[in-house]
Amino acid sequence: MPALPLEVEGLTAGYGPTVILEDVSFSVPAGGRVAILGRNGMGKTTLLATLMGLTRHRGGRLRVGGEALETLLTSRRALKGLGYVPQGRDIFRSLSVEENLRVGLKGRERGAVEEAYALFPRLAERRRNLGSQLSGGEQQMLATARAILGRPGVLLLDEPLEGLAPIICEELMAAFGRLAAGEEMTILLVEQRVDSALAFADTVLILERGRLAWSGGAQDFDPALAERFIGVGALH
Ligand SMILES: Nc1ncnc2c1ncn2[C@@H]1O[C@H](COP(=O)(O)OP(=O)(O)OP(=O)(O)O)[C@@H](O)[C@H]1O
Repeated sequence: MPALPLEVEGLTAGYGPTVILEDVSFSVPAGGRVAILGRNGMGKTTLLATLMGLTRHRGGRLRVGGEALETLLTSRRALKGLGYVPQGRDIFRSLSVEENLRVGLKGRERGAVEEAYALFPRLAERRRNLGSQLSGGEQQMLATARAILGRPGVLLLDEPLEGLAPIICEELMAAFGRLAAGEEMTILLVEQRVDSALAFADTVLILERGRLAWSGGAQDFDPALAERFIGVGALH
């Protein structure tokens, strides 16, 4: 599937009776790279979960590749081109790396797993290791690679760098950069590491208490915004 554009209009959603995300609107062209920033608890994860249909939809529209998805189940959204790597590296710990990757193939031929190894050579060395034997960084690479093998038109990444060593963060960000440069998919990245997120993104969205507080080009993001919406010292 080629990269797909994403349009969000007045999206309002939450959990049970609680509304978390309120009236969020933005659009991303096909191949765009978006960083979603904001302090803890401001709704970043909820935004990605809402795009995937994992929260209670209260109102608003979601179009991916021009198709309205807001009423579809999560599995249907995945078929329509949304790929999701949730926080916490959701891999099968009792399966090998290669078996985990096969789960992501979605009917593609087995040889396609080599694409994952090309993107993350570390995984090739570990192909027979169990998920439980991988380091945190390798688990993140595996979770990401598995999503990418399904060739989503839009890839949603939730805090992929959380708790990882700087050298692994660099490897992951370099891989995201290569994916984005190929314009094979539109990428939305939720990230606490502002510098890494800004180096990757062309567009920035800032969430505050479930609302879009600021959006603009990554080049227009400045220390004053970082201080106001994220915290002193967010930008080094
Ligand atoms: N399953 C849930 N049920 C009820 N409330 C939830 C649930 N998940 C998150 N929330 C609440 O929604 C709000 C937004 O949380 P969310 O995880 O989306 O924020 P975040 O910006 O991703 O934060 P963090 O950076 O800490 O992950 C918080 O007040 C949180 O307590």
